[in-house]
Amino acid sequence: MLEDKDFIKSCDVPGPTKEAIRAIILYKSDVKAGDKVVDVGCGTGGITCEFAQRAESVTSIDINPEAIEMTQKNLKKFGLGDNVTLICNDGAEALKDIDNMDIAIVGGSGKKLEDILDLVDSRLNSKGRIIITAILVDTKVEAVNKLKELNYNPQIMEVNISKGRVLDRGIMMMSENPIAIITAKKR
Ligand SMILES: C[S@@+](CC[C@H](N)C(=O)[O-])C[C@H]1O[C@@H](n2cnc3c(N)ncnc32)[C@H](O)[C@@H]1O
Repeated sequence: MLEDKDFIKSCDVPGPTKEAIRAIILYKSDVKAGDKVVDVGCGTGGITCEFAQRAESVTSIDINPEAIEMTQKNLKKFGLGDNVTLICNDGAEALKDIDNMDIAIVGGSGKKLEDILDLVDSRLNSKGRIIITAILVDTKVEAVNKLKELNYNPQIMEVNISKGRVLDRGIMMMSENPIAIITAKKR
């Protein structure tokens, strides 16, 4: 696993997705060496860098050119990127040109989550996995409802991580924002 502190960050780009959340996503994705992965809303590249080390290929999409730049910088920093394609576009457009995917991660969708999930569903290989991370309550509900409509059996977990800061007089636990991880597998 890559450590949060090792990523190059920009105040204009969200991410990276925190290390513990990346670990759960990797576990839930059941990623294999031959898998083709799509990361919609790649941000700082936290998810992209993890999957680039484990999958056959990663296609990373972000609507924000600065996010694509940050992902590129982090891939380079970690000596990765040979199997990664970066696309600067709206996920709801870029996905139209991508097929044959085994794992789709949606870490950002704007107001296009339903369109993005429709496209992912139509392009996902059998036994393919969908993973959505959501901070807004509305996104969590929308993701679960849309996956149900598409005939998936979605699972949702809410993760609250607190990390200890070791001080002279004791350990202070510092909490991170809760985040939901919604997962589904194609039948
Ligand atoms: C929370 S960040 C993702 C962080 C990323 N998982 C990481 O580890 O660095 C969400 C990203 O989604 C992007 N985004 C939002 N709506 C999008 C859309 N419709 N298409 C593509 N990217 C989108 C944002 O620009 C932002 O960079």
